[in-house]
Amino acid sequence: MVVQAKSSSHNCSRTMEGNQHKVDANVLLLGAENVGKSALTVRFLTRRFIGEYGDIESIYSHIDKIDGREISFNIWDSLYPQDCETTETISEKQLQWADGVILVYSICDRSSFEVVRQQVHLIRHASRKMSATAPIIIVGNKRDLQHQRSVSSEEGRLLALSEDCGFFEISAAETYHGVLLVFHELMDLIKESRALRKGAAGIKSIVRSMSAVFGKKRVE
Ligand SMILES: Nc1nc2c(ncn2[C@@H]2O[C@H](COP(=O)(O)OP(=O)(O)OP(=O)(O)O)[C@@H](O)[C@H]2O)c(=O)[nH]1
Repeated sequence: MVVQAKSSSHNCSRTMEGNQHKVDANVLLLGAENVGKSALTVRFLTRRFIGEYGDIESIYSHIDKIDGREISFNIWDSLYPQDCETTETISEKQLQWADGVILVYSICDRSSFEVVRQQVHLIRHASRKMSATAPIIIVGNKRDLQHQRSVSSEEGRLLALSEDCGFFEISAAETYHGVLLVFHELMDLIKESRALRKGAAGIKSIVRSMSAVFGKKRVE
């Protein structure tokens, strides 16, 4: 595992290692404060839950193996802006950087669920403008605190369904497995989205070639 803070972003790339492709994925974690974004990140990086994380915004690198293939995750653990209008909680830079987004709320904090609702709308709106299609997974964290629950599983699932997002309820405090599933599912969605983009680019290039040929014939 490699953990390092990075100051600059980079685009997705594929490199050859022996006969295997190494795939890069930039994952952006968003959500209100205190919902467990850092806990989730640190769980994925170290398999541990350490309790207190401080207010540091960082990008971490982590190599993981999925189905025998090395995946190089770059994880941006963001800070929810203080004293800020909701419409400014996600920057264009973050959205351009991200290949996939994890939106986290706490199942015992309804206002954090409303933040996720707003952020998912913001991302969908911005993505349409930027013609970007970063897949999103909505995560209800702190599942261990059932007695304090204020957002039902159904509400979370419904929001995810209506916005075409993945959905998980997990406890970063209790298990590593749930956190791992979130990142692996997001990677699957990122791969699907890249394949779709590649397919669309292929079709565009076929259309371009055909119109070039037919265009020429018409001139002749
Ligand atoms: N019970 C419980 N507590 C959790 C869980 N995940 C995180 N916490 C606690 O919630 C608090 C906030 O966790 P962080 O990971 O710092 O939350 P954050 O979203 O990164 O917060 P900001 O840095 O303010 O954006 C800490 O006290 C964590 O120990 C969980 O699954 N269950």
